[in-house]
Amino acid sequence: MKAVTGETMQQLDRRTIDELGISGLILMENAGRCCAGAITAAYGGNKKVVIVAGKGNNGGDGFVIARLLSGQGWQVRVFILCSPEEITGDAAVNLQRLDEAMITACPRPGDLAKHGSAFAGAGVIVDAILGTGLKSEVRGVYAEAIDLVNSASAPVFAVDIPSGVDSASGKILGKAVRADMTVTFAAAKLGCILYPGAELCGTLQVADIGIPEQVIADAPGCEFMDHAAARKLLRPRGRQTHKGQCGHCLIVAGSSGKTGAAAMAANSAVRAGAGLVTVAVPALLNPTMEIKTTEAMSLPVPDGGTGFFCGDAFKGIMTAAAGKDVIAVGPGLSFEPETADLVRKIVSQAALPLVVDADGLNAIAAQPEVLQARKSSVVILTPHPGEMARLAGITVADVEGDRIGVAKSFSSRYKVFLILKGARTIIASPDGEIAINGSGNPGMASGGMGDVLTGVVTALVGQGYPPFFACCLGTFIHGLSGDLVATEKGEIGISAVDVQESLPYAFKTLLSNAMNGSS
Ligand SMILES: NC(=O)C1=CN([C@@H]2O[C@H](COP(=O)(O)OP(=O)(O)OC[C@H]3O[C@@H](n4cnc5c(N)ncnc54)[C@H](OP(=O)(O)O)[C@@H]3O)[C@@H](O)[C@H]2O)[C@@H](O)CC1
Ligand SMILES: [K+]
Repeated sequence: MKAVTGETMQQLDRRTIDELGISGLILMENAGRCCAGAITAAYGGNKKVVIVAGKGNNGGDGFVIARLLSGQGWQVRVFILCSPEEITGDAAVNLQRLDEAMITACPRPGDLAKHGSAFAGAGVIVDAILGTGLKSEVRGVYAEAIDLVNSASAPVFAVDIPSGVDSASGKILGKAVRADMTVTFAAAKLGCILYPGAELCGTLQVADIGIPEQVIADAPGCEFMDHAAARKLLRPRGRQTHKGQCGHCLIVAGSSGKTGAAAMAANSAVRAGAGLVTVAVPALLNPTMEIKTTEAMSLPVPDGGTGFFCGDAFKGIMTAAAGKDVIAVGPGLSFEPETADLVRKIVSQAALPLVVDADGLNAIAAQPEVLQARKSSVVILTPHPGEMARLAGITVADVEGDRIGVAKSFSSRYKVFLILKGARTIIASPDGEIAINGSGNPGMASGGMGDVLTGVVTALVGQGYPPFFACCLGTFIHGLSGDLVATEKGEIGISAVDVQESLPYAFKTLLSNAMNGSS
């Protein structure tokens, strides 16, 4: 699903109006019609609706909804947050089409609050207060209206985006409507997908209002990885597939006390369909790895008896890399200076596609220029916000304040694929492509989940998926696997190994298309 900023959406509206001759009035009519249909389908039992409309085109959509529902026998009250003469353009045309008796103007502070009984009797409240035109903190009567909508007991339907949510970032500009359902137009607004806005939308539907598909496809924006988008990337297995075609992954991982990370990365690669997996570990830990991995082969590399990778490991790892399809470096490596040196040497010398995670990222953060003087054309980094902050030399707040911008600029500067983890993981390619992952749940906020993701992405690269697709699909499958576990066990107490073991079911679910369109 395509996701765009409100600004891009306004350009799309303009292009459709100016170049294709489809008038703004028609787009508004279509927008209102789609909303009226969704309202009737979801809340048609009690035909009493209160519509709160701002003075822009979002309010104009509200007027169309009012006319259409009224025509279907609904009892309609429309509150406008200004005097009628302040409303202009297409919105004014649609305001004039309404029976005056249903309209109450509430231009001054306190006006709307006098109509609490109308809100109390409503079967549904329509939020047509603010849409993509919001640019700053919500002011005056608009803020009051948002409070009133939120305090009412009826379900809330938001037109285009819950009022108060910034359409580009999902940030709440002062205060915002909490909706039960949102119908957004033509393409998802980023604000409906990124948190906290995403949580305020309730059920999100994208409505076709007559903007041609090609115009939407050509617009700058992000791909929202929902079930349908991920399904397009997944290749079913041919009947004659053999393990030699499914990639041999080399995973460089583990240190004393952290063999679990190495085992989860390796076992998750197996569960994500890797043909063969070899996990290189410090020699002292090999007996443990022999027990923790069954299908994956463990490879002891010299560690001077310490349980940590040291410089001597380099030769063994590069020898092991021969004949492999991809190398993952990082899970459970530790902060040992010699290990960090080794990571940087691997990153600069290896020619195979590389996936770097965890302590591997911290090693790079100390000398990010190693990314620029490397041999491999494909490097995938999988940082959480703390690791991203270290890599980019900024604070975690900076990262969280602009997750897309930070991921985009780092991946283009260092020519790497980036998976910036968190609620709505961002995937960035060196060419500027951005995807936002739609799967996963808060139950996955526990140790080891990143090791599982590393295993999945590594396995997909090994199977020949183009790197950006491997990142997008791997992230989605990882989250979907977590969602399947949460469906069975709930969101508290899910372990990374639960997610690892559920991976085949995630692939099966995606292939079956049973959850088409879900996010
Ligand atoms: N042809 C199209 O384009 C189509 C667009 N469509 C619809 O139009 C919507 C976009 O409409 P829009 O651009 O008119 O902006 P909108 O969200 O209604 O808000 C603007 C109003 O809000 C006010 N306001 C702003 N900031 C504020 C603040 N902080 N606090 C308080 N007030 C604030 C601002 O007031 P002003 O600052 O001008 O005094 C202005 O009056 C879009 O989401 C979709 O629903 C569909 O019909 C399909 C066709
Ligand atoms: K709205």
